[in-house]
Amino acid sequence: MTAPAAPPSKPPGLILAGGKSSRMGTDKAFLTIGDDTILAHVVRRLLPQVSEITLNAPMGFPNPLGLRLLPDPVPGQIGPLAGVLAGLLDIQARSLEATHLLTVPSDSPFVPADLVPRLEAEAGDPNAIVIAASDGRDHPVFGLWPVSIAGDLETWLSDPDNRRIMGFLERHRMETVEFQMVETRQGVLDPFLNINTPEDLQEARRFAEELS
Ligand SMILES: Nc1nc2c(ncn2[C@@H]2O[C@H](COP(=O)(O)OP(=O)(O)OP(=O)(O)O)[C@@H](O)[C@H]2O)c(=O)[nH]1
Repeated sequence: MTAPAAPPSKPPGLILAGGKSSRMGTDKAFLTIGDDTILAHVVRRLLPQVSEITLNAPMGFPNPLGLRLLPDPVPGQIGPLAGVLAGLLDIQARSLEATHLLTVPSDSPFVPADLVPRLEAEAGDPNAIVIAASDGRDHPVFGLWPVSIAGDLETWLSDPDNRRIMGFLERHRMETVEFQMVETRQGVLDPFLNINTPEDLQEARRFAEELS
């Protein structure tokens, strides 16, 4: 009799919260939608899909949910890739068995409930960076990043001219997984809606009333 196959292990999850929130003028993660902060919405939707959640933010960042904090290894708020590098180096430093890191931003409250299973299942190449897409647009901050690219990313970010996520993705195999828009009475919701401005926040609050 053969033993049943082990279920695939979930990747560690990293919430990217190291940005400036300059368009909003206040930290987006702690704005509220309904009874919860945007960060709490992200955590609730992500928790069943990952092995653990770490918050990628500077030391001293407000942390009412008591999440594990991980600052960027490269100072100066150089962009989300610094957070990705932090997460990959952290997996290596702790000798976790994970082959991939899952990232989501801290300002997208409607993270799909099937984000991780679909990124994992529909990616054909285990060495590719797998990112989500919707409505014909790529969302590289929603990504599954192979731990094996850590060294290349560290080298890439050592050049101050290399900051754009898309520039880095062009150096690697990349796969995209398309997610459906969500039909609501308020209109069509992009599940990757991110909150950058007060207008975005109003829009998200309208959708949340219907979806809660
Ligand atoms: N770790 C880390 N995350 C970042 C950095 N810059 C942006 N992010 C994160 O990447 C995601 C997308 O960021 P953006 O919305 O483009 O930038 P932002 O800084 O949050 O907002 P703006 O200043 O208004 O552009 C958010 O989750 C940010 O927290 C950074 O330097 N380090």
